[in-house]
Amino acid sequence: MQVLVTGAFGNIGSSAAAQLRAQGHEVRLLDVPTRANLRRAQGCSDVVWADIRDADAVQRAVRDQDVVVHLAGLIPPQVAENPELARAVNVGGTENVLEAVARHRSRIIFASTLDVYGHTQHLAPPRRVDEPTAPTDEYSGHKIRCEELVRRSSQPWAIYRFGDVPPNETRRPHPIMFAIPLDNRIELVHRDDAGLAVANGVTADIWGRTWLIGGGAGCQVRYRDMLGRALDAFGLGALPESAFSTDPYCTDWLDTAESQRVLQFQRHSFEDIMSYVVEYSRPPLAARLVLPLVRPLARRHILKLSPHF
Ligand SMILES: O=c1ccn([C@@H]2O[C@H](COP(=O)(O)OP(=O)(O)O[C@H]3O[C@H](CO)[C@@H](O)[C@H](O)[C@H]3O)[C@@H](O)[C@H]2O)c(=O)[nH]1
Repeated sequence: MQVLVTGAFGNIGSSAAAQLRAQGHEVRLLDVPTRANLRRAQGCSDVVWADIRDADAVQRAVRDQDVVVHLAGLIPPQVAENPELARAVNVGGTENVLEAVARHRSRIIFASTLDVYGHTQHLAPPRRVDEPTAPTDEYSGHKIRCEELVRRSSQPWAIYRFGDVPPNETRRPHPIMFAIPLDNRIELVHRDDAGLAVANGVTADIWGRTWLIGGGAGCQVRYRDMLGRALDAFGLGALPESAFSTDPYCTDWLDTAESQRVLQFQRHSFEDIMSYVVEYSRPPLAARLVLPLVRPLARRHILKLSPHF
């Protein structure tokens, strides 16, 4: 099959594209030419450098494609930094993709998120596909709006609501890390399992339905479990509870029985995910050697990011 992946050099996109190619599909990669994306694109063929807001460029990229995997978009915390741009990219970009898909008679897999369920910690887990959605911020509002648009498409569509997919790149500490209550349920999914769900989806009977993409029972943890592991890898140790919000935040466990039955993508455990998170978040050896000396300073630096502390 000919498959276009938008946002192809992102966290899920790069894994999805590699696995689609490994399965023998002809894959076209569309993304914006940031410095990081240009580096990641080295050695790749059939790359289209285009802004998803450019309707003409999107039309050209979608021509002749059997399936469009639409991942291009801004995610938190970038959405809050520039909400207008984020809306233009997330909602406007999806409108462009849907117009192109309709014109060229392609199918679309749209990347959504578990954030669409809103605040659900007071409900019994797991979240199921048919539960109501409730926007809690710009990002979840964009995804809910896009899901509505996708469901109205004249062409076959599928919506993937992803759980938390940690990237395999270093992330700088950001205030958002304090926004999630430590006891929140959160379901992780390995980026290669997320990519496999996409790759297996293009030839599966997924059309006209919404799918929950989480790592399964073994990847259903509490936020403190995953954060604790990352902080230990830094050599920083646990941070005070009072640094973390107690306001509701939209993470939860997902019912993935049906998506696993159809897509057969859950191959990695919580330990597997944490091992790459630790590998990429760990400072270099030299920094680790001096860390015991500067530990109090490093902890203070991170704690300063907390609006609650
Ligand atoms: O204006 C923009 C901004 C971003 N991107 C690309 O979009 C991709 C986003 O990837 P990344 O930031 O690594 O996020 P992921 O974790 O891969 O996010 C995926 O999974 C999320 C749900 O977890 C979805 O919301 C996203 O749309 C989907 O890309 C990257 O390639 C970006 O270059 C664009 O093409 N245009």
